[in-house]
Amino acid sequence: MAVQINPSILSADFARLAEEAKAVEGADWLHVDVMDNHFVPNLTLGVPVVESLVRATDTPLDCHLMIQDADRWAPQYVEAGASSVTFHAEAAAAPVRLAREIRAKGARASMALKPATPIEPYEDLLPELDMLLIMTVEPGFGGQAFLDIMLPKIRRTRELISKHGLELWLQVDGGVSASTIEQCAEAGADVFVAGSAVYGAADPSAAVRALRTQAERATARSSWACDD
Ligand SMILES: O=C(CO)[C@@H](O)[C@H](O)COP(=O)(O)O
Repeated sequence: MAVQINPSILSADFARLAEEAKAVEGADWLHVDVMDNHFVPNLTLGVPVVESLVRATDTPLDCHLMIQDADRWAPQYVEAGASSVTFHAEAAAAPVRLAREIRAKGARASMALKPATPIEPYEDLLPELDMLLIMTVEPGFGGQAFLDIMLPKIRRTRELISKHGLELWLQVDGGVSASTIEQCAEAGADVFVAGSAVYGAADPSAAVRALRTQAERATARSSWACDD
């Protein structure tokens, strides 16, 4: 699978979201951080803003729900026009049912794991998902330092994906930058969320291109990609 770069709008100017979305139109997806001030100690945006963003950009929306009661709310983000919806394993009462509902409504279904949540209990669920998101910071804020202790979890998840022969995308989110993206790619990630590394750059589109080049080179020399 080709490397994908998803700028996170958490680092964008929220008063100019439509322009900020257009500033990264070479990106694969626009990563939309939905936070409820309960699951995480921060508050961002909800369904009405997602509906507006869908109209404002041709880039598909990858909505990352950092909210409680995901079973109730996630389907509404599909109805709002998100092309991929990620719920947290820690916030879903019935993750299999929820993933099936997201897919049945026409979006890609994705599940996220906080840093302290292991992948192993979810091995049997992986075929129900289109993407697995491994958080490489504690969710809630942009601009945090990358947790390199997550690299073994990325490697173990890539091994499980290979073992089961799945077409599952493996996303990383948090502290992904020019300094860390190659480690993530070598460990097995293929979808990269970057907030401050893109929106903090003088030219966000150029930052997306540069991250993509780095990730592609690192993937090409990685053992997991060569084994496929
Ligand atoms: O979900 C989150 C934070 O909870 C991320 O999407 C951040 O927004 C990424 O920002 P950087 O770490 O890349 O600045």
